[in-house]
Amino acid sequence: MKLIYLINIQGGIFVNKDIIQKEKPHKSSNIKKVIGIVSGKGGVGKSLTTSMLAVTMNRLGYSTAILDADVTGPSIPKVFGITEKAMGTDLGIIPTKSETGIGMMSVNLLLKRDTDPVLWRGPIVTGTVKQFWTEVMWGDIDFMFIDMPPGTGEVALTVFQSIPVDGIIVVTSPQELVSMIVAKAVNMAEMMNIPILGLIENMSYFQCDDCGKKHHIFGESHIDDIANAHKLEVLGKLPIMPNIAKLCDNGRIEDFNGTWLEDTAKLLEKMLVK
Ligand SMILES: Nc1ncnc2c1ncn2[C@@H]1O[C@H](COP(=O)(O)OP(=O)(O)OP(=O)(O)O)[C@@H](O)[C@H]1O
Repeated sequence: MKLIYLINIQGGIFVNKDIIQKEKPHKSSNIKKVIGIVSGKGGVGKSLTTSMLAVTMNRLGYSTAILDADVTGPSIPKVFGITEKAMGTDLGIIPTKSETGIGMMSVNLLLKRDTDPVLWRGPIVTGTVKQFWTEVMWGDIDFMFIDMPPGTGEVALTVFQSIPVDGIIVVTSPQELVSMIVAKAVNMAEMMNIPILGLIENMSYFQCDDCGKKHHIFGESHIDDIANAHKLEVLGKLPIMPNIAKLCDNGRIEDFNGTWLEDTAKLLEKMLVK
């Protein structure tokens, strides 16, 4: 069966939720919770947040994986310093493991060179994301994080339609002065019946090492207003972290220090015991 959505004359999209067909993961996969990390627009730090959340849950002892659904702009292997390619067998694709044991699959683990552009038409891109769910032998996973492409396009629709996502976290940044962009992501999730766990504001402020004062480099935060408007929780505010940007560039994200995501981790842990 297919997902049917109708566009009304005002441009709103109505999704018939009763006929959304979820795909089954590979038979060797046992994935307890799937968390989508989304953003209304590009470059707000979605991949960084995905990576830090995966590292945080892995450090807490949970079996953790990342499915990189950002097919045309994959950055997950790079921030984890993974250069070897993914292997396959007759049974399925084997996810690559990071140094600390986080399983991952990304287009960049399949391309010959990680600088090769992905010049694929939409159906191939969406088919690839589905394959990452159905043909990768993930094994036993407590938390799978999906790094979604920015915005509310075809891949996001495919993920929400075909993968049983337990909840999404929306990453935003203070530059998004208009809450409209966040609202689009939130509205899409609501239409697709996907629970929204909350918002994370990235690059929220810069804290001076010398005086400890917080400077709002990109302007005052609007995240609390946006959260109130949508009756959502603010799960965390990440500062501008030049040292963490350097860790990403060096493929060492697993070495980060910081407690900004503790509340989010607690929320995720609670999902597992429900
Ligand atoms: N809080 C931060 N402090 C310092 N650097 C950051 C921060 N957040 C993100 N960056 C840097 O900004 C760049 C973009 O971040 P990232 O790739 O996570 O964004 P994205 O939203 O996933 O982008 P895309 O839309 O292209 O997928 C990266 O180089 C990352 O290291």
